[in-house]
Amino acid sequence: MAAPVVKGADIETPSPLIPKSATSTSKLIELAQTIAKETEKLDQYIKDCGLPQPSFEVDAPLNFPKLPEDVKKSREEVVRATKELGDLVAGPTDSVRWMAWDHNNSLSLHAIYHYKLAQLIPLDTSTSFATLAPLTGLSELNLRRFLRHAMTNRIFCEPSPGLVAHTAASRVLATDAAMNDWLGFCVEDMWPAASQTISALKQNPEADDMKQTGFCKANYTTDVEPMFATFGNDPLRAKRMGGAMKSLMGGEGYEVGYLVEGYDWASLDAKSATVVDIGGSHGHVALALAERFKNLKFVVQDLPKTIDSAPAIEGEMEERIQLQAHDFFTPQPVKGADVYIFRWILHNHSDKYAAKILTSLIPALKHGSRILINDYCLPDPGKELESIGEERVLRTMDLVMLTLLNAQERSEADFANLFGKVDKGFKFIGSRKPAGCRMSIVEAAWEGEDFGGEKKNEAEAKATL
Ligand SMILES: C[S@@+](CC[C@H](N)C(=O)[O-])C[C@H]1O[C@@H](n2cnc3c(N)ncnc32)[C@H](O)[C@@H]1O
Repeated sequence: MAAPVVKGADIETPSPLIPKSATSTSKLIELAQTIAKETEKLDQYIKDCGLPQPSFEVDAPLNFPKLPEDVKKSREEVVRATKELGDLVAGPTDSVRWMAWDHNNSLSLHAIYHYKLAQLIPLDTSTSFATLAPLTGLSELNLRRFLRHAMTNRIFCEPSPGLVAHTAASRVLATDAAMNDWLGFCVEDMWPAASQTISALKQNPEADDMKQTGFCKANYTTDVEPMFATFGNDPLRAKRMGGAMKSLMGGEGYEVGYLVEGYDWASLDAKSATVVDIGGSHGHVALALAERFKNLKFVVQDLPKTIDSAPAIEGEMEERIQLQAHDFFTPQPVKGADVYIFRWILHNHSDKYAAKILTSLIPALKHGSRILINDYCLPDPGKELESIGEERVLRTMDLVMLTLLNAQERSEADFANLFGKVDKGFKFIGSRKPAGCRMSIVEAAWEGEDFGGEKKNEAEAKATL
């Protein structure tokens, strides 16, 4: 059969003699062009708004400015493409070689945290290694090697030989207490836990018990107590973890507003629905929802210690928000509520315990009750998420949950399986991630018998007596 005649002069016929790379734009150039194009947009925005230029200098802004959606996309593209281009030109061997000893970043950061170097070095001038060393108890040699290593990450600088001064990154640690807590939690709690995790897994491969984690190994508390109890006995570490969480959750994408605006509360409001926030701490989620939806009623449940320390709910809210001590591993006392919320709860638990928490709900559920989980939801592998390194953040958090609690982050399929395993009465509905939010809203409905068939069971029991 004759080859079809192709009309039109501009149809390219690739020559088998010219390699494809010589005729088309290479990946490297494509990435470089993306970086140039998107950086121009960012730069223009910064100039148009009269914002200070990003810099590593000590007086530079400590955060990149908040951006409108389109410019935010440009920033995300610059970060993504820069990383990809950097990795490509480094090559796989060098990439892996240097990645494998990244824990040395944690070492110099640990020295900075432990010896309070950010707090000791003056913000407005430099000081010498020789002056600083006696204030720390470190030899000058060791002080210098820690600081010079950190300087390769742009944390501190050496304006002239033998002198050390702040950069913008070290100023963050000197001036932002929550960020300093984050550093301490990472280098003194998470890092030792991570380093003991394989050892913990070898001992307890099922990895579903909070008392058998890398954290427990690192703290000599295996089979004794979980991390939360260890922190409960150590107020300074507990406070530091609180500060670290404040620093993390204070970032963009964690605001309660996403839950308030990201679900159809309006139809629940129309029928004056009851919402139970399980593990709801002092009720900040209920307060935000109650503020926006005037007919919703709430029960906020938490452990007695947390409920006892909660500030009183006052004014109009007092009638609509009730605080209640309840352990979520025991049967749910609020029967027939319309919605049961778990926010930042299930990711603290392995499937074994998450299943127990959900099972404890069943005796309270009426047909149609909704269960809302507000947690991270792991994406499909390799699926690009909307913001910078988002998948990496979520997968790192998943590892952190393993190291600290033998818990896990879950994908939509993991959540669906979990509900399926607990009881066929749960109908898994799905998950949604509001734009800009880092957390997802995962939803299931109870389609089994009211109160787990408790009434029928009681009736049957009476009938057989
Ligand atoms: C990570 S915090 C989440 C708080 C809140 N839901 C939020 O979104 O900010 C976990 C909460 O679960 C509570 N908690 C832990 N174990 C519990 C239990 N067995 N029963 C009830 N609440 C518990 C803790 O006291 C804490 O307030």
